[in-house]
Amino acid sequence: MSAPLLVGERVSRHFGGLRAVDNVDFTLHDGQILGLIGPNGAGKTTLFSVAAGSLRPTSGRVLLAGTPVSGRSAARSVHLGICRTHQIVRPFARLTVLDNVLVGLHYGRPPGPRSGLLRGGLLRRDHRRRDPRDAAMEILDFIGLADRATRLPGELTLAGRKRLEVARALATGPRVLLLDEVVAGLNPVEASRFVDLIRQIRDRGTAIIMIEHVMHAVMSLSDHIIVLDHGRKIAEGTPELVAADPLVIEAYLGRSDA
Ligand SMILES: Nc1ncnc2c1ncn2[C@@H]1O[C@H](COP(=O)(O)OP(=O)(O)OP(=O)(O)O)[C@@H](O)[C@H]1O
Repeated sequence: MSAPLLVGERVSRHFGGLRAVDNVDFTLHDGQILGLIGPNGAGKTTLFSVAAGSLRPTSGRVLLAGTPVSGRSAARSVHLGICRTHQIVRPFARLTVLDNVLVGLHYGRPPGPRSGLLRGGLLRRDHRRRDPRDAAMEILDFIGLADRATRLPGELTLAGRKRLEVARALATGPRVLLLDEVVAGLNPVEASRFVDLIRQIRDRGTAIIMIEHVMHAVMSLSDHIIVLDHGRKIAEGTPELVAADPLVIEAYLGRSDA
C-alpha cells in the first residue's frame, strides 16, 4: 500500500481533567474513506478539530504526507490540503450559493498537480488561468446545485445546504476532506444520493474521513472504521469486523447485564 496520506500519532486533547481524546492513532491512505464513529461525547468532533488544525492537541501530532499540520491554524491546514465541513452548516448567509463557493476557491489550496480536485478531473484546467466563476460552476454542477447558483443559502433545503457545505470545502482543493455528519438529518432518498456523492468525491481523488451517526451510510462507504468511546479508540477495522465487535456493541447499547 502507498505511504499514508494523513497520520495521527498518539493524539490527545484534554479539557481540564476531561480526556476528550486520549492517545488515538489513525492512518488514512490516498483513495480511502475512513469512518469515525462512537456514542455521543466520544471525542469524534474534537479529533476532527485537531486534524483540521483548529484545535491544538494536548499531546501527539497529525502529519499530512509527512508534514506536521496539527497545532497551527485551520487556514494553514486548508492551504496544505485538509478541509472540514461542520455538523451545523456555516455558509455566508448573505452571499449567493455561487459566491460561497468562490470564497472557497479564493482562500483554498493553491491549485497544483496534487490537488484532489485537479487530479480527479473535476477542475480539469488550472483555475488560476480561468474565470473563477466557471470553476465554481463546475463544482456546483458536480455537487448538484448548479440550478441554485444565484440563490441564497437560506433558500436551500437542508440537503441543499449540506451539499453547499461540501461544495465550499471541495472548492479549497483538499487532498483530505473531513465530513462531519453530512448524511444525518436527511430523508432516505437524499441520504442515498449523498452516499453516492461521497463515493464520487473519493473516486475523483480526495481521501475522506467521515463522522457519521447514520450507520448504513458509514458502513457502506468506509474502507476502515475507527470507534471512539470516552476519548479512547476501542476498536478499528473493516465495517464487518467493527460491527461484530462486542466492545462496540456494548459502547452503543450499554452492557447487556446492566
Ligand atoms: N471546548 C470544550 N471545552 C470543554 N469540553 C469540551 C469541549 N469540546 C468538547 N468537550 C467535551 O469533550 C467530550 C467529547 O466531545 P466531542 O464533541 O468531541 O464528542 P463527539 O463524539 O463529537 O460527540 P457527538 O457525537 O455528540 O457530536 C465531551 O464530553 C464534550 O463535552
